[in-house]
Amino acid sequence: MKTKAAIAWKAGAPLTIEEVDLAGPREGEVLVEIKATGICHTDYYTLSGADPEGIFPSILGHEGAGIVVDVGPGVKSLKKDDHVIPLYTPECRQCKFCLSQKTNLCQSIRSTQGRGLMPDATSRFSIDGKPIFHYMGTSTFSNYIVVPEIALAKIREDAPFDKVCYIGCGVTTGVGAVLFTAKVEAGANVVVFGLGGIGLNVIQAAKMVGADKIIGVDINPARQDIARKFGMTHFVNANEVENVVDTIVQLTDGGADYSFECIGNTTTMRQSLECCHKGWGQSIIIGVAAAGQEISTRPFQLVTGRVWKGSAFGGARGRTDVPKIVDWYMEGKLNIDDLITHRLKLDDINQGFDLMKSGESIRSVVLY
Ligand SMILES: NC(=O)C1=CN([C@@H]2O[C@H](COP(=O)(O)OP(=O)(O)OC[C@H]3O[C@@H](n4cnc5c(N)ncnc54)[C@H](O)[C@@H]3O)[C@@H](O)[C@H]2O)C=CC1
Ligand SMILES: N[C@@H](CCC(=O)N[C@@H](CSC=O)C(=O)NCC(=O)O)C(=O)O
Ligand SMILES: [Zn+2]
Ligand SMILES: [Zn+2]
Repeated sequence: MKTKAAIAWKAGAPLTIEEVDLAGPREGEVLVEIKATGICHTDYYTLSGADPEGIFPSILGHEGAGIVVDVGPGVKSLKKDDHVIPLYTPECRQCKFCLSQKTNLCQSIRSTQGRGLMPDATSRFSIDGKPIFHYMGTSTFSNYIVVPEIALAKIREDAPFDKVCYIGCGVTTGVGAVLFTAKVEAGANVVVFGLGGIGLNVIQAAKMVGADKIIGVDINPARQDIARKFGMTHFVNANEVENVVDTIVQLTDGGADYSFECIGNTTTMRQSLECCHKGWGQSIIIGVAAAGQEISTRPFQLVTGRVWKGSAFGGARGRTDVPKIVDWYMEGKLNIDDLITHRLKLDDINQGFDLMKSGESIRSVVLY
């Protein structure tokens, strides 16, 4: 069949909208019509050429929601017309990682996914017979996609696609980092570096669990109002204070119980660790830093009890947790609507990247 998609032909070039050939689902695969997709900073990161796994030509996008159109042989858990969210972190429930119960990082298809291919090491997308690569196993900048059954969360049918697509990455990443990775407790002091599409979700989850001080750090003062609306109690403009770490340590009487880096900058990653409370403070790294970047600190920071952790997809097990997060949104426990600042047609998808780069948007959503 044919599908309309935004193609990333090479690093740094604008996406072009084209008709693409899409082969049908094979064993264990599902054909999905994507109804809406968010644009995450990670799409920009890969398009920019900074991603060591970036591969071109490819179809980016990993924050989608849609409807099952067809299923391949052997698919048991999904059927035509089911509503789904594609998962860049699948949940096979059989691999060593899934069975460990210690991580959400299912590895059953990670190596082919990282090479832009389906689990059988081929692509379903092509133009004039030449393969176009998949991205993060999802490629939601295509109206139709083929994905493995284990990379789809089945969601309730009354959930609006144009909102819950954001649960495919940003909402789950921010909310999950608080609930599943850090397990923030009521009364904790929390610091959030970067008040964008991820950081604001960290803030709303920190408020949800009853955190005491919720300190936001950003260089864009325009982020202050929306962050306060979501639960931020103090704002630090990193460009206006002499020392970000000292400012936070003073505000928190010794340091944060939990800090979250939601930028992808190695300087703020270090600040995120060093602003933590001696003895127990935990720094959770969410931001993705460019190829070749490294983090550093004095080992003394760790010896004296601060903890550096990472969080991918918020530590969420997609098929299990994503349907619950959709329920929380539908029950009014999570605010997604106010974070979706722009709605675009696929033809205008490059504007979504411009809005992100200029700091005008929190999340842009493309509607098919
Ligand atoms: N670990 C994971 O599973 C995931 C990681 N990410 C990563 O999280 C990061 C954030 O993504 P989004 O929220 O979508 O990005 P965004 O572009 O919406 O937000 C980034 C925010 O950081 C602020 N910022 C930039 N430089 C700063 C600095 N030096 N100091 C203070 N603030 C600064 C910006 O003003 C903006 O408000 C990215 O690196 C993205 O790749 C995104 C999704 C999932
Ligand atoms: N290819 C990138 C990896 C970037 C990365 O860390 N991705 C996150 C999700 S970011 C979503 O917006 C992730 O889930 N990581 C775990 C994984 O297995 O990739 C690079 O190499 O930098
Ligand atoms: Zn993302
Ligand atoms: Zn697994």
